[in-house]
Amino acid sequence: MTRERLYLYDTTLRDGQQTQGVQFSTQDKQRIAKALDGLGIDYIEGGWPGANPTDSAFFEAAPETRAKMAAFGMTKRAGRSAENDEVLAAVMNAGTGTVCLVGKSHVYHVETALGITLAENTENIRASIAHLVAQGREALFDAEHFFDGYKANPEYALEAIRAAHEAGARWVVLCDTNGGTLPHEIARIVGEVIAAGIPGTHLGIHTHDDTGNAVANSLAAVDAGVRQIQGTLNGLGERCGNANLTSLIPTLLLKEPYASGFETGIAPERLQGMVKISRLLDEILNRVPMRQAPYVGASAFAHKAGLHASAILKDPGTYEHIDPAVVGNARIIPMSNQAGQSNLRQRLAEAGLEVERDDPRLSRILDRVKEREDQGYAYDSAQASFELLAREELGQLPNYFEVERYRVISERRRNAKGQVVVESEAVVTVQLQDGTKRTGYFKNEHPQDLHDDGPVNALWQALKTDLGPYQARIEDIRLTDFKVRITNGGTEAVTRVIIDFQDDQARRWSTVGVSPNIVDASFEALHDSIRWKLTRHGV
Ligand SMILES: CC(=O)SCCNC(=O)CCNC(=O)[C@H](O)C(C)(C)COP(=O)(O)OP(=O)(O)OC[C@H]1O[C@@H](n2cnc3c(N)ncnc32)[C@H](O)[C@@H]1OP(=O)(O)O
Ligand SMILES: CC(=O)C(=O)O
Repeated sequence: MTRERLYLYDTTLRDGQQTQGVQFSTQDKQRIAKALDGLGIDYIEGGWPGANPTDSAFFEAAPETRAKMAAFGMTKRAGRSAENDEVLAAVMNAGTGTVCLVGKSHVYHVETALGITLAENTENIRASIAHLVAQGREALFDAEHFFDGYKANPEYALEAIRAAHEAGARWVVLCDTNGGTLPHEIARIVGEVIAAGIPGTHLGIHTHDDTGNAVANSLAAVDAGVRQIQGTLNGLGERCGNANLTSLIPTLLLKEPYASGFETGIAPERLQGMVKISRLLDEILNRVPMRQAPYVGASAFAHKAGLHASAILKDPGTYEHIDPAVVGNARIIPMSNQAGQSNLRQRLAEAGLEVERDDPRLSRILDRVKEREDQGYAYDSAQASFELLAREELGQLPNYFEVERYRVISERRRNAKGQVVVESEAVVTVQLQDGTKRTGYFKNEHPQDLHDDGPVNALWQALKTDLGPYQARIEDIRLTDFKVRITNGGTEAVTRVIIDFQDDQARRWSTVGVSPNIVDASFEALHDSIRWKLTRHGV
């Protein structure tokens, strides 16, 4: 059976940049474009040249890509020719072989947002696309608000996209700009557009996730005949985001009828890079990766419940829709109060601890986990702390050092220049196995920094200042995330702190601390981190 070609168009660098809180630098854009190209995306929309200095600079030094690089802009304004529209000229001057212009297809928007006649708008679309084609560019027309426009006035919505198609647009992209359309409506309207004479091989779909249906809407459009999908990595995009390519790509390559019905530019082995590319974007944006993200999230293949873990160990197919390795992800069997002996034995085995099936210590570990979770601990997000608890119960946790005391002070004051200064200092005293004591002290030594990194950082620095023979083994530990929650420990409100760490070998681990006192909860998590590193990777 011959497979039809389905084209993937990435707009992370354009619509993705419209995400609240996202501001790419030119270098960020270059890194993302290269990663997308490596994945095998057909089109990369690089931004809107002339709209801002970053986008203009990106196109001035756009990376060489196998993917077609597209510049984005809007149709010419009324009352001037396409040749004389300076906004359009800036887009053309980027010199890309592909240009995508957004234009109106909804009567209400033509009249309210543009304040021009329907005939003028149609002519703006026609003339703009014809200009692109005359300049030898591959033209795309993003029909803004198409689905809402079609529902309000199908004749005009069709007239607008026909103008683009007849003027030579390679792709007419039907946009669900406000994201309110549902899959059955998308399917019906796409079918009617094709019946009205614009072939699916020239139609694209651009959806937004305002009802949580952006991916479903894209698939509905493909089912109805469109052959280009626009989307973004990790579902970035205006408001609730665009169709998430990190979900769509594995679905298209792994699920039927798409896997056998279509060919995309993405080679099957590239799928193994999905987790990596998703995390790269999060790293560039300094965002914590979304654990629940389909296919690529850290929890996408985490089996927490005892019944699930028990079956998974017999055959992963019992609770997994695909093999996690196919998308570069990994299976996790976390520990928690939902766990049974199967989770526990699997987790212990991963930590190098083999325990026989009916060893009574297994029940004691499970009882302690459930008891501590009742006090506010959360071991499913803090596997390193769980491992320490288990090792202690199994008698396999060396007592490297005892913490004798710690003290931390935070101060807010005005300095001699009248500036507000916030400073923290900490001291930690430990006793080593040979009975000697070591004291670590930390205070910010940079008087020009008016605000230091706070009491938890001061404690962390003091704790890892001098651990005698263990010092060299813990030097490379870094804090990567710090999460605080007020939760119930039994009947009392307590603070739960979860801290994520990383070392130079790119190992990542998380620990948990619980106390009515936030500093003490943090200290417990910091202390666990060092003990875990020494236990697992100390030698
Ligand atoms: C659905 C989408 O996501 S499309 C992508 C939207 N992306 C962006 O807007 C990000 C980049 N945009 C920008 O940097 C700026 O809006 C610019 C540089 C393009 C324009 O800036 P300004 O000239 O200051 O205009 P401003 O942003 O206030 O308003 C947009 C103008 O374009 C007009 N316009 C909007 N869409 C179109 C269109 N498809 N064709 C022609 N004109 C249009 C509006 O009517 C408005 O004109 P007016 O000021 O005469 O009322
Ligand atoms: C073009 C676009 O981004 C939209 O209509 O949502």
